[in-house]
Amino acid sequence: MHPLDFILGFVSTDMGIDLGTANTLVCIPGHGIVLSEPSVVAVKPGTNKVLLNGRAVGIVAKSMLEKAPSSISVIRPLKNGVIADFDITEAMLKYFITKVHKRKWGVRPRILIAIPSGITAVEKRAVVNSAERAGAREVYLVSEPKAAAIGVGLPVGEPEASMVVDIGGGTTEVAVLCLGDIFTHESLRIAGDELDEAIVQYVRKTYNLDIGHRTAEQIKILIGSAYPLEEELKMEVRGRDAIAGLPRATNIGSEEIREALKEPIDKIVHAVKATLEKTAPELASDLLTNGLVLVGGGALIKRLDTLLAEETGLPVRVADDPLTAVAKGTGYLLENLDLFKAVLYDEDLQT
Ligand SMILES: Nc1ncnc2c1ncn2[C@@H]1O[C@H](COP(=O)(O)OP(=O)(O)OP(=O)(O)O)[C@@H](O)[C@H]1O
Repeated sequence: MHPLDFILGFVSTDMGIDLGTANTLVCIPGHGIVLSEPSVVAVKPGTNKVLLNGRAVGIVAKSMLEKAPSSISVIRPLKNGVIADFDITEAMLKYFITKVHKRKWGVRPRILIAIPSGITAVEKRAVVNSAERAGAREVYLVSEPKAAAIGVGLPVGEPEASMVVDIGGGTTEVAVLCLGDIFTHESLRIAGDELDEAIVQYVRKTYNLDIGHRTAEQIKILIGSAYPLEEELKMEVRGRDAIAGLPRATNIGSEEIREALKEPIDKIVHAVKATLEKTAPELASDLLTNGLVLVGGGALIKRLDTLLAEETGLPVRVADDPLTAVAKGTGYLLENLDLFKAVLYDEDLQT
């Protein structure tokens, strides 16, 4: 340890980060979620130079997505739950860390980052290196499902099974936890982004209408569902006619969007069932009582809980604030880092 680290530790605020494909959230112990922004960066094409003097990150950059001229490159540095562009991820982390610390000089926090459970040792090392170069004094990692389970208050340290399904932007993580560890898990690269893509394809095929992914995401959020709705919904969708090339609008109903989403949603349901099949009988029987908790933005797809309950026979509940579960878990882990390091043997917490 550098002697300065000891002193800097007093002025540094530790932070937990949910480094997501779609959104990055920062949680500070005692303060809760202090930052929630899209994981998007705008750079000069072919370079790592962040535009607007380094400020074209997060909300500012997302507003440029799919609208930028060729002189601007708008990038999502994380894809499918892994880091696709290390330099730009680092620039983004640095920006968020500085923003949270309001540019205090020399701040070097301890950082705990939640990462997908399926990432390789090399990818883990890359996340740690990025955070260190972005100014972290010490870096810890935890898998997203574990942080999510802790974030929603599941009794993960107890000798009984808990189950979380985290549907993010790039990955869906399904995990059964017991005695502080992940017992069985599945990680699949089908989540919110795939659902958006399915809507883009459906609208093009059925209506000859080209729409962007941001419009598809809005359709998913407003009328997307996994199971028949008590009152089906309709919305106006605007895009560009695929043949005439001119702007056009059409009305689309929730039944159609449900059909469009069926294939990716079936794959998520299949992953949940596959995880249950791998779960030891004693733990599976706990789940009949404890059920499963849905977290991540995808948990908000209308009536996904009903579909999963019907398909698995388990009680299913959507977490109160599913988008913040992982970040809150990192905050709780940081607050109790010494306790967790000692009580839970967890290789994810070693860097
Ligand atoms: N109300 C909603 N209904 C359906 N989907 C939603 C809703 N709100 C957000 N989403 C979707 O949730 C996804 C983002 O979720 P989240 O922030 O949990 O992902 P992430 O943690 O960034 O991704 P990953 O876990 O893959 O790294 C996006 O695909 C977004 O469109």
